[in-house]
Amino acid sequence: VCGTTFLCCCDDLGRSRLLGAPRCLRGPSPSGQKLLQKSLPCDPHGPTPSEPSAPSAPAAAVPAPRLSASNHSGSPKLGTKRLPQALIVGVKKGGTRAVLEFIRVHPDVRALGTEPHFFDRNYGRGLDWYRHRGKSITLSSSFQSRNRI
Ligand SMILES: Nc1ncnc2c1ncn2[C@@H]1O[C@H](COP(=O)(O)OS(=O)(=O)O)[C@@H](OP(=O)(O)O)[C@H]1O
Repeated sequence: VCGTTFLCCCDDLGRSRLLGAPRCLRGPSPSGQKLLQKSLPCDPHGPTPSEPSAPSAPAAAVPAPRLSASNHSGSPKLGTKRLPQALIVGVKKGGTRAVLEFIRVHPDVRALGTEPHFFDRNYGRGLDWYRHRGKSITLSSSFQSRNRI
């Protein structure tokens, strides 16, 4: 596959980081079950100095999305709308759909069927809109070469 696809593991949208190597996909599930057990859990304190950081400049170039009281509901109840815990980011025709299909085979992964285009088309609608599209993994192959992360 030409191009590069990243899995971006998020504590929340403000503290996300791109993972160039297969390190963590998800931490423990709300029910306490360990998911994807061969991968390391996400570090809730962010990258260590030796880890690559997600670029920060583009975030300053676009207005921040509207944010309500909390970034996620914090409740594990069935039907609760949450922001994604992971994003798949890739160039067009980079194989992002294939990555998503591989990951969603896992029974604890819930993923959108269609791309929400939050970052390139619907960013102004805010995080509440994004949350109500809510599943755990989002496919965003629409960044292309425009660095709109
Ligand atoms: N492992 C592997 N090896 C080679 N090619 C692969 C692989 N996985 C996906 N593909 C091909 O990638 C194309 C789809 O990429 P995307 O999912 O990124 O497409 S999209 O931009 O989101 O529409 C699509 O190519 P086309 O069929 O030419 O469109 C897929 O066949």
